[in-house]
Amino acid sequence: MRYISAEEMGAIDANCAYLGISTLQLMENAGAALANEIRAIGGRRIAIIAGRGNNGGDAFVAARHLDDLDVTVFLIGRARDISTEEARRNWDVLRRLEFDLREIKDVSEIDLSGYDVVVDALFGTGVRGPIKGLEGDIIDLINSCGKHIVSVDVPSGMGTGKEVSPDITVTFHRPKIGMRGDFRVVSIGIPRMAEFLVGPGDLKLLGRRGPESHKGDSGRILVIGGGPYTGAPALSAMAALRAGADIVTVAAPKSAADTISSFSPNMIVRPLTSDRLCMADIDILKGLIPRHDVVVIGMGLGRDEETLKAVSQILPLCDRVVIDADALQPDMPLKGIVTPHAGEFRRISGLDLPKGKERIEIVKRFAREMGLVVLLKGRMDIITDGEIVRGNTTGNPGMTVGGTGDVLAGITGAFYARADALRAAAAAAFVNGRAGDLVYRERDFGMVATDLIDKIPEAMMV
Ligand SMILES: NC(=O)C1=CN([C@@H]2O[C@H](COP(=O)(O)OP(=O)(O)OC[C@H]3O[C@@H](n4cnc5c(N)ncnc54)[C@H](O)[C@@H]3O)[C@@H](O)[C@H]2O)[C@H](O)CC1
Ligand SMILES: [K+]
Repeated sequence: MRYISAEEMGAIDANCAYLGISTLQLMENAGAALANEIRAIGGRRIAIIAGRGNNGGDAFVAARHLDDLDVTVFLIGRARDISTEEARRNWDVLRRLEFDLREIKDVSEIDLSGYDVVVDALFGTGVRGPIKGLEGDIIDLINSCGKHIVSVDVPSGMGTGKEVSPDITVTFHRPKIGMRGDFRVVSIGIPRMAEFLVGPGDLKLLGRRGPESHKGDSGRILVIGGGPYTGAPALSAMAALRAGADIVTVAAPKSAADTISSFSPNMIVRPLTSDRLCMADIDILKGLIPRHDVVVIGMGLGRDEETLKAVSQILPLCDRVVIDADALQPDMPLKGIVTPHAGEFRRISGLDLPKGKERIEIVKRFAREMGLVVLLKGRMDIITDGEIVRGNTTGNPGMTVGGTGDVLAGITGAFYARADALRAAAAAAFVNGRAGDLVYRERDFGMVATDLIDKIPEAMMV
């Protein structure tokens, strides 16, 4: 059974909302499932200790489902401070239905002696420590009450240094990292597909730039590309900038460098020694690579024997690297993230991909055996590290136009500076396709790759 973090659960929640399954629906399912578990314990007198977030909201729903028992809801704090719309709606329902509701200002106002079961819904995954004052006193009260304690989703305060020790935790969808003691996992109606498909929730996992951030904190990206083609590395570089990278350097053959510079003054262009990437460039790149967080390599390089030999010497020098296009060759020391389409996948793996879902296992096995994150581009993009597999369905047939793959490689590079390879690749596939969908609404099949770049910031909004 896979344990997940609070952040991952939040991402799943956001992806559900994107698919049309609202938090209110999930809360209803959570509360109903919780009520079943509470009922199964067998007590009649139920004390619910609820906080002001959605963890409390789950318990308000459970109270409604348990209206044939004697239920008291102790809200810690004031009703007007309930912090989410979903929890408030369910509180208001209980109020209208004249449930026994108490707003608690001091721990002395609660007497748990007359109850059989105490439900701990003070904090769920939204807790941010440390816990002091009233909430701390409440945790002490629960732990010393001697009743059967049921924690909702997680033991309240988990990970803050002060937490409830329940008899059992009823946890939703998947167990949460850090949970101790007995637990039961209950379904809240999150379909497997909602966990498989990449969505806006995955963008939240990238982490945002804080007010304290400095230039370079959000990523220095080195694009190595160009030679026979000049547009390709420029597209990757511009996409990386629009995807939030702070600094983007393009290392390109001399012949391509001027043209690349002319695309935008926002990127730094470092000319290499000749008109193709060659062995003589490796010294220059040895200086550049350590000054960047991520290398994006391959776009527009061509497939000269010496160029490919140089690439094979460069890859081992890179820590985080996104490998695309001409750099995707058999016998290359591939690492990091590779972004092939089906043809390039065949080239690097020797494997033909069937249509449909059977391709997933093949790509997954290849990723595992090679120790790579594979972002296979297709009608449904497949993103896998060999363990976890994600699918992305944003994008449209207009994106078969040249250059969209270069844009994707650039976005992937920018995200890889902020997150691990799998998260970066998954989120990049989503954003690239979503940008394409935004363009398609305005330009239909008239879209070109630079249109996509302009839409990246909008496509990144959660
Ligand atoms: N993710 C899902 O798919 C679903 C989750 N559900 C349940 O919702 C909770 C998480 O709810 P959230 O509103 O994010 O946070 P909490 O209820 O855990 O707590 C927020 C609440 O507490 C205050 N607070 C936080 N830290 C402290 C502190 N150290 N001291 C005092 N007060 C604190 C904060 O200000 C808020 O008021 C999840 O666990 C599930 O139970 C839903 O059911 C929907 C599906
Ligand atoms: K809880």
